[in-house]
Amino acid sequence: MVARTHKSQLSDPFSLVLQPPKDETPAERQQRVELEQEQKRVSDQIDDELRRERADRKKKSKREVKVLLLGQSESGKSTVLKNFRLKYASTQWKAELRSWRAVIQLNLIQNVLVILDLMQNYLAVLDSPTDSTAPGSFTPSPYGRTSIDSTLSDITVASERSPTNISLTQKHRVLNLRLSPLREVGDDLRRRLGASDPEFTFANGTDGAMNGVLDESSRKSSREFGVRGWIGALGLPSNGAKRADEPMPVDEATEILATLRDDIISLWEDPDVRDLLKVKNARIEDRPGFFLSDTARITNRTYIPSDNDVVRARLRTLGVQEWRIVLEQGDSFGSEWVIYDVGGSRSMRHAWLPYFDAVNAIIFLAPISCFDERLAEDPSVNRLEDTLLLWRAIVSSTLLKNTTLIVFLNKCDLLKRKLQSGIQVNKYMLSFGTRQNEVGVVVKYLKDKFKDIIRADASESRTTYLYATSVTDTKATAATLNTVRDGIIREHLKHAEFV
Ligand SMILES: Nc1nc2c(ncn2[C@@H]2O[C@H](COP(=O)(O)OP(=O)(O)OP(=O)(O)O)[C@@H](O)[C@H]2O)c(=O)[nH]1
Ligand SMILES: [Mg+2]
Repeated sequence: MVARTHKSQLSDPFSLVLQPPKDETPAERQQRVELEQEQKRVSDQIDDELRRERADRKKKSKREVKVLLLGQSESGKSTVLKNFRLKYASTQWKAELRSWRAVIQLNLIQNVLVILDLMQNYLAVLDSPTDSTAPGSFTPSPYGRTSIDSTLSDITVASERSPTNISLTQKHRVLNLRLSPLREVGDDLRRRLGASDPEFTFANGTDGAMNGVLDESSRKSSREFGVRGWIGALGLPSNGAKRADEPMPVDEATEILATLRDDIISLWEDPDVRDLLKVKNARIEDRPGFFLSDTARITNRTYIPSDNDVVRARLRTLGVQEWRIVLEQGDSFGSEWVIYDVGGSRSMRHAWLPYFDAVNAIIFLAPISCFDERLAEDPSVNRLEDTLLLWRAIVSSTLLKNTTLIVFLNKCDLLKRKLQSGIQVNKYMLSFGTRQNEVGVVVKYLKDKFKDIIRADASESRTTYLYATSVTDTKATAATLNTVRDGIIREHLKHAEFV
């Protein structure tokens, strides 16, 4: 038995290496034993530290509050995250503002390109004598007033408005020519934003509202861009405090935009261009990342984005982005929040699932102004219908039965503008009936619809918090986030007591 053990020890390369030298003197042996004891002491100390660290991490992860932002694309998830950082992590936020300049410049350029493409198409019709299509008339939308249904049998999608005559002249042709360098500047900015993130991808589709309204070429120019991580794409400093005082370099994009400032303003303020946009039902001012009204400020060579500019900037999220935020403000000062911001388009939703059982709360963004819009990914689907289907899936998920659910009925400001412009909710949602076409009434009606789905689909009764929001309004959102934070912490503590 002994011989066998000895043999197996000798055949083990480690035992061979660890065996003391054969000709070791007593003094050498003493020295070796002392050294080994010291090494063991250090090793035990490291083990202790690791154990302590692991226990700390476990305790901390119980204390950490984890929130998942969910909702379809363009529902306002990243905007909520921005509001949260603006309010609770303002040092980092301030340091990052300037890094958003390129995104905002690109948003502005995309606004201009949408108009240029519409103008070009119109001019092409004017220039084509054989074309039987009269100027100002457009091919009807292939989607028309399609009735869709699964849950919301009564929801329909928008149709195009009737055309009028628009007089585009030589002045517009010149403007079109002078502003054409912006196409290349836009491509350069996209490349620059993407260059710092190897996983950067150009989005294929365009946005929901304009889908089916804009021509193919206009869709291309309004093409969105997205990133997997703001930090990489924006070149955010890991510790940005130093950068906040540095002057902004006047790069090529900034220089070209400054030179074209007056042309952009005269394009946007031109009454015929406005007519064209109206006829095309482009509603460009309600679009994400609309900055044409701020052209004079943004095209300034020394422009530095404001809080509000960054909150309004549009940068599509791809995949899932984790944000660790140590609260610098309020009652929960010093506590750590982990916020997961996800990409909302259909092709990205499979990535949400792994986070379901890891979070304390879900903030679900329902953009309620989109009752007359279609999904970019599938233009046969009404955006509000998609939102309600998502909500149904969330409330019926058993993985989420202990998760606090919070709903932001978002984009109330846009809803108000739409209703004021005469768009009738009951044209798209028959069940709205003869109720008043007024924002308060629509919000209440939709709140009830969300609650009905909980009652019908949740496996057990559960508390859900519903808020009417316009998350581009940072002041109002700060107040809502305070209440939300308190509610989440309360639920978190309640749950922690049972753990
Ligand atoms: N007017 C208005 N605009 C909003 C509101 N909420 C968000 N937006 C704008 O809508 C655009 C889209 O918002 P995001 O927060 O990027 O949307 P998202 O849900 O993160 O979209 P994905 O990343 O594609 O999933 C941004 O330009 C926002 O500024 C709102 O309440 N009112
Ligand atoms: Mg996003």
